[in-house]
Amino acid sequence: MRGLEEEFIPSTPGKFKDKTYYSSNRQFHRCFASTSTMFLWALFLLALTASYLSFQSFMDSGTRYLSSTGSLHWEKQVRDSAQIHRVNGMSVLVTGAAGFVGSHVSIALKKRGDGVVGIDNFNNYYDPSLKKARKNLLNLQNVYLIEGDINDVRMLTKLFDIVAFTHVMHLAAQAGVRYAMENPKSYVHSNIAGLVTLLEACKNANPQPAIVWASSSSVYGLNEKVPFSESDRTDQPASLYAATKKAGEEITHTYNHIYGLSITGLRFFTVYGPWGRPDMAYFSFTRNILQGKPITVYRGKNRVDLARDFTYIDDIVKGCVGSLDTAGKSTGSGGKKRAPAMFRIFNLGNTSPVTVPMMVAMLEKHLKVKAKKHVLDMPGNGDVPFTHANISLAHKELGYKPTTNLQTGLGKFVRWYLSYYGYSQEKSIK
Ligand SMILES: O=C(O)[C@H]1O[C@H](OP(=O)(O)OP(=O)(O)OC[C@H]2O[C@@H](n3ccc(=O)[nH]c3=O)[C@H](O)[C@@H]2O)[C@H](O)[C@@H](O)[C@H]1O
Repeated sequence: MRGLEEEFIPSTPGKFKDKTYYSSNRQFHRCFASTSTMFLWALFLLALTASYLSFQSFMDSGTRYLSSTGSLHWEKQVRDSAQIHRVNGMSVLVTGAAGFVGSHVSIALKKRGDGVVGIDNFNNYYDPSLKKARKNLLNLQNVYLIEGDINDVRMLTKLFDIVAFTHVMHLAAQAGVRYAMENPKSYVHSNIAGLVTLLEACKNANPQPAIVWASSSSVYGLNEKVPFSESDRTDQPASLYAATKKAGEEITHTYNHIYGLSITGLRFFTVYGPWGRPDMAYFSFTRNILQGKPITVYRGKNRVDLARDFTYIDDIVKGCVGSLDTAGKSTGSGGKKRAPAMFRIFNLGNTSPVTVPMMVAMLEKHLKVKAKKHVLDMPGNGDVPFTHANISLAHKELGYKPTTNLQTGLGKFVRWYLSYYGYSQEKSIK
């Protein structure tokens, strides 16, 4: 049986010590002085390491306590950011707040005195450094941005526990039409599972917030009737992205019907502008043109050019804010509907489609560089040949009236791009 002292001696030094002891008593005496000194040093170092480690863990847990989700410091930041600073203002939870539309809407709301709290999961679908830069913009406007996923039930529950949000502006999504063929699950994760998780949290909240959320022009899919009206058929999606957005419209309808959530779905038409998404054609074309790289321009059946109802970001922001301002209250409480609640869907487009080659020509003019174009027949990747919004409903109900044409909007985008990526005018415009 091993003795108690032996039990407490760390295995390796213990073994070493035992060997030395039994091998020679004389050697033991000779070495006694130096061994005991070493032992004392070892003890000293051990104590030093232990105290360093416990100090580290104390510091770590202290930092976690201060900044992690649910900590007192976190709660204070959330509450401060949600604070309303105008009469009849609203307190809005913006999901996808580090995204293109999310960051613009958050800033617009905060600037007019509404309370805004943002959430974003900072995924790497495109360069997260651009999302971090947008986060810095939000910081400057005192918008607190939580790094979190809308699938995180605990985080959402906590948020609704500490703030009585009047509205949710739901913009977090897996965007992009063609990427759905590469990573279908990410669309299900964000656009279906994430949406349901968020709606569950909203339905359980007391008071329930009114919800405005981003659907997409892509729900019109293979619809050929132009311009696209909200009452047109949307049961022929051409991509999984479109299918998840269409599913979102049905899912939100269910939550409106059963739980009394006030819902406004916005069908955005190819939104572009400063701080935009690098995966979109106008953005990646600009990058390639400036770098002297070729761009691929898709062409439709029978060599017909593809066209989009490109819509400038400031117009979209006005449509989002108008939707929040006109949204009726949710009617449920305690997870039960008390009365019928508002359910709306609006097109937010520009009503003047432009072909992709024309868009490229505008970029060439602004950049003063000729693009190296590869024209390719549109692959079967989920694209639709054209989009064109009828916006009369949004005009009537929201006062929505886009004012920026593509030529002007691309000019503003190019100016931002050159400045953000550090191009001097001389360097880019040869
Ligand atoms: O309205 C929407 O609901 C969607 O708008 C946007 O989708 P799209 O309209 O497809 O925009 P975008 O990719 O810029 O392609 C524009 C055009 O360039 C063509 N295109 C594209 C890439 C390329 O390399 N070559 C090319 O010709 C392409 O064939 C197309 O004709 C959002 O990305 C999407 O998230 C969603 O919000």
